[in-house]
Amino acid sequence: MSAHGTPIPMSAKAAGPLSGVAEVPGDKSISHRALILGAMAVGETRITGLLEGEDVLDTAKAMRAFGAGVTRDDDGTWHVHGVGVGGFAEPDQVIDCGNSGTGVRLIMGAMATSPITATFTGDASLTKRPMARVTDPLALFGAQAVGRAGGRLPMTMVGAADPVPVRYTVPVPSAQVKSAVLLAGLNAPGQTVVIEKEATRDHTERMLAGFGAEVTTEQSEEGRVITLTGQPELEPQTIAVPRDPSSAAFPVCAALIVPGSDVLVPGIGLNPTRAGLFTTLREMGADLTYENEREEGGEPVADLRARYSPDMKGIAVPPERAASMIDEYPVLAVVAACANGKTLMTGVRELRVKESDRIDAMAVGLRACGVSVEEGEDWWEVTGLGAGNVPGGARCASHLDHRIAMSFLVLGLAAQSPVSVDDGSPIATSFPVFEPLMAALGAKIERTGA
Ligand SMILES: O=C(O)C1=C[C@@H](OP(=O)(O)O)[C@@H](O)[C@H](O)C1
Ligand SMILES: C=C(OP(=O)(O)O)C(=O)O
Repeated sequence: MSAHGTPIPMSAKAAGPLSGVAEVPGDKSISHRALILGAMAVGETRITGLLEGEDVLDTAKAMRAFGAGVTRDDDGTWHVHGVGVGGFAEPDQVIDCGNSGTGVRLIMGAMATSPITATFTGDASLTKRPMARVTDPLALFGAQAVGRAGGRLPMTMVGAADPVPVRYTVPVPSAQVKSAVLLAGLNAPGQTVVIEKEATRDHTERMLAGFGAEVTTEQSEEGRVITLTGQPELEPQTIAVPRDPSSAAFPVCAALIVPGSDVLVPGIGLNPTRAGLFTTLREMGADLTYENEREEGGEPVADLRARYSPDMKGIAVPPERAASMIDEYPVLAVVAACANGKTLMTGVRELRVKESDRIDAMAVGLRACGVSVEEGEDWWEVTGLGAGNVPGGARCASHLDHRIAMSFLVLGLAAQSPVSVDDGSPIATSFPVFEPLMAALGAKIERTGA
């Protein structure tokens, strides 16, 4: 895969306005879950709109290694022949999850309560990321994990032969940890309870219910209490994956900062656990409207229309909104650089353990582009220079992080001088059609050679 291979240097420069319709691909979080739950159901799940990015393709490959049948028709429909809860086979090869934290953590959860052993690895980014956050709760079910120092990959997980159900309060706001525990709970007898103090994306709970599991969510003084009854027979589903709000963020933010732009991004899921960026942009004064608001597959969906917004103002983004826009802070920082005044982002410690330390990666690159950024362990503040005033002109490091690469390329579209990134190859992990999609809107983003 390209994120393991030759770097792809890229550069973006200002050109005319961006205009047209940007049909972004399927939601990455929902795509992983559709493949994993499809593999744990009995019978054939059909998936349309699956994100065919490297992260999700690695999860598809992993599901095959655990014994599920996973195939793709020429028209892009995917079929998953599930083996049932507790039916995973022991893989005879190392499971390489590439760049994907979601993939490895959810799959570890899904196999942790079966009497099989699997070894997991990933790329140079994923092998630096913390895994104890999932292996600690999975140990409570009876699973054992042995990895590198500090709970890093490669790591071998020995699933519990006689799993017990678990009651677990997630110590960090993480949908991946919550989901790993719920997926492990599927093959434990009795009720597994997960408590989260801050609401994170709820796709696992929604999809578990869709597959016929008994799962309830209640709000209590402790937070959201999710209760799953173990050992259900999951019924195969037909799933239409909605378009990814985290990918929509890039054409939306680009349109807001490139003079004269008017871009429509149709069919974007506005699940409240995912839509924090759009709320934030509107608070900053962005000309961002929701058109044709509707419900699709039980999720609120709208067409987003973003127009050039030269008068945006910096704001303090409330910390309780962080989980609902956690992957969007890098591109928000780019918009903040083009707004007037300071944008303060607090409660964002989790940004430091993504594909890169995203606060550090953005701060270094933005400073090189002439933007002042201050930071602490769980906060950062960008001083906006106002529309058209960001100097740019720097080469920024993407640190094997797709969102960092795309964010700096978006900045280049609005900066006074081109902005380049050392390696755009990780973009293929989540948004494989980023380059043609942005080009069709009129963006000048090029591969530049080493
Ligand atoms: O559950 C998911 O699909 C995801 C959860 C988030 O990670 P954390 O759970 O680490 O916050 C997010 O950053 C990631 O892109 C996708
Ligand atoms: C953090 C991300 O993904 P993951 O944790 O799955 O690698 C992301 O897509 O921004």
